Amino acid sequence: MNAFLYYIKRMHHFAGKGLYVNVVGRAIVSLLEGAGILLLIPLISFGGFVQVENVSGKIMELFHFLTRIPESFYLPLVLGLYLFIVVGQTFLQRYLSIRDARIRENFSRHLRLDIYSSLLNSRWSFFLQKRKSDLVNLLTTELARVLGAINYFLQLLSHIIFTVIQICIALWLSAWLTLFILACGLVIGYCSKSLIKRSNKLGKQTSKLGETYMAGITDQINGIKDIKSNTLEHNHVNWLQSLTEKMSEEQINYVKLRSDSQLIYKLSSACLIALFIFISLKTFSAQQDQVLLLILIFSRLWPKFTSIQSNIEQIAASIPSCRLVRELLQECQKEKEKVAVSIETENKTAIKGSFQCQNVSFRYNKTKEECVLDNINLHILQNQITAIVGPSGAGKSTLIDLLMGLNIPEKGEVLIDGSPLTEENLLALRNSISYVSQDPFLFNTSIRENLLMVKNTASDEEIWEALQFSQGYEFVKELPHGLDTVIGDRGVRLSGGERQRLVLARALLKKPSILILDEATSALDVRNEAKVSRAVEELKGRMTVIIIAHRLSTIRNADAVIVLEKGKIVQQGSYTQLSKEKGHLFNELLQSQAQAVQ
Ligand SMILES: Nc1ncnc2c1ncn2[C@@H]1O[C@H](COP(=O)(O)OP(=O)(O)OP(=O)(O)O)[C@@H](O)[C@H]1O
Repeated sequence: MNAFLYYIKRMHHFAGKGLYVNVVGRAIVSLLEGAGILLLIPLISFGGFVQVENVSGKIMELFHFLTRIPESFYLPLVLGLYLFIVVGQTFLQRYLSIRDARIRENFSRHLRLDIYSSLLNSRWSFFLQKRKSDLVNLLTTELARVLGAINYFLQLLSHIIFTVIQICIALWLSAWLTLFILACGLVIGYCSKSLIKRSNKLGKQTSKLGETYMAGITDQINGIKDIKSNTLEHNHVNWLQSLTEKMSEEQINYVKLRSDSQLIYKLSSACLIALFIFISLKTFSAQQDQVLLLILIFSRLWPKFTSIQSNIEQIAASIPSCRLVRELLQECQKEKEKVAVSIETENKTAIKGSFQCQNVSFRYNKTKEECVLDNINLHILQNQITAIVGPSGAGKSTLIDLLMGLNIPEKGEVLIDGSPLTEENLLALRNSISYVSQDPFLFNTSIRENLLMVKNTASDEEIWEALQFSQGYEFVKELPHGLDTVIGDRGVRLSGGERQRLVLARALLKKPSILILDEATSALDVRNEAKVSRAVEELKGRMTVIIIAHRLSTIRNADAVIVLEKGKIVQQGSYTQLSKEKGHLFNELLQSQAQAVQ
C-alpha cells in the first residue's frame, strides 16, 4: 500500500490545488444530482402520483414554496429548474472530466520522464546488474499499470465523493433507513476483503509472468538468426505455449474474481432492496415518497459501491507494479551519476586526451576473489594511436570502460590529462570522446539523422567528409535516397560492415579529441579495413586514438601496444619492439594469425 501512496503523494505534490478544485467540483456535481432526484417529487406530484400536500415533512418543507405558486407557472418552473440542474451538472461533469484527464496525463508524462531520465542518469554499474528486458518491462507494462492505478484512484475519489453526498441526502431523508442500509453495505464490504487480497496476489503473478514473457521474447527476437539457422523454433514455441497457458489461467482468474465481486454485489443489492422495502414500510412505517426517493438514491448508489469495490481491487492488483517501479526509481536515485546533474550546461572544458592508470584493479563481482583487471599501470599519450590487444576475456573492454569512467576502479586511480578522473571532470571527458563499440548502434531513421545525432549543426559537406574517412562514402552515394535513406531497425537493412562504417563516420563527425574503437572494424572486408586503418593513421597528431583489435594487421601503425592477458598487462611497447620479443604473448598471437592466413 505504501508503494501506491507514494505515487498519490507525488500526484498531490504535482497537481497541487488543481486536485482540490476537482474534489470540490465533484461534490457540486453530486449535490446537483441529488437535487435533481429530489425535484422528481414535485414533478411526479404534477402527474398526480403524489400530492405535494401529502408528502412527508422534510420534503414538504423543501417544496413548500411551490404551493404558493399559481398552477400555470408550476410546471414550467419545476421543469426549468430540473433542466437547469441537469444542464449545469452535465457541463460541470464534462469540465471536470477534462480537468481530471489533464491532471492524469500531465502527471503520467511527468512520471514517465522522471523514471526514464533517472534511469539514463544512472551509473553504468547499475545497467550491468540489470537485465535489459526487465528494464523495458518496467518502463512499459509495469509503468502502464502504475498509471492505470492512478486513474483508478481518481475514479475512486469521484465515486467516494458521489457516494458520501448521496448518503448525506439519504440520511437527511431518513436516518434510520439509511443507517440500516449502510450497515448491510459495510458487512458486504468486509466480507469482500478476501477479494482484495486475491486481487493483490493475482497482481504479483501478473508482474512475474509479464517479466518472464518480456525477457524471453526479447532474448529470442535478439537471437532469431540462431534460432532459425539451428531449427530451434519448436523449443521456443513450446516455451511460449506453457507460459501463455499460465497467463491465460491468470487472466481467467481475474475475470472470475471480478465476476465473483459483481455477483456478490448484485445479489446482495437485490436482497437488500427487497428487505429495505419490506422493513421501511412494515417496521419504520415510512412515507411512500421517502421510500421512493431512498430506493432511487440507493439504486444509483449500488453500482457506485460495485465500482468502488472494483476500483479497490484494481488498485490492489496494481500495487506489485507500483512497488517494482518505485524500487527502480529508488535504485536509480542511489546509482545516480553526479555528472548527470550538469548535463544541460554542456561542459566545454577541453580534454587533451592523455590517460594514466596507477595500480588499477577492478572486479565486477565483489564476492569473487579474482580481479578482472589486476594492478594495471599504463600511460596512453595524447594524440597518439594506442592499441590494446589480448585474448578474448583478457579485460580489454573492461579497461576501456574504466578509461571512459563507466567502471570505477576498486583500487588505484585513473588520471586524465594528469588529474584524477572524478565526477567533476567526467562530463568533460565524455564530451571529448567518440566511442565505437563492437555492436554498432543505429536508430531506425535516415542516415543523415543517425549521423547528426552527435552534432546537429553539421553540414552535408562535413557528413560526406566523415563518410569518406570511414569508407562509407561510396555505398551511401549509391543508395537511391543517399543520406535520406531510412535504415531498418538497428540498421538491419545494411550489412554489418556498412553499419560499422556509418557508426565510424558518426564518431568522426563529433570531432572528438579521443577516439575509441572497440573492435570497430571487425565486420569490414580486408580491403575496406585496410583503408580505414590508413584513415585512422592520418588522425595521428590530431586526436588520441585507442584501438582494441583482434586482427593485429590493423594496428601496425599504432604508436604503442598494450598486451593484456587474464586481467594483467603482460607487455607494453611499440608494435615492432613487441613483435620481436620471442616467446611472449604478442609474438605468439602474431604467429598464430599469420598461420591462420596461410
Ligand atoms: N558485466 C559483467 N559482469 C561480470 N563479468 C563480466 C562482465 N563483463 C565482462 N565480464 C568478465 O570480465 C572479463 C573480461 O571481459 P572483457 O569483456 O573486458 O574482455 P575482452 O578482453 O574485451 O574480451 P573480448 O575480446 O572477447 O571482447 C571476462 O572474464 C568476462 O567474463
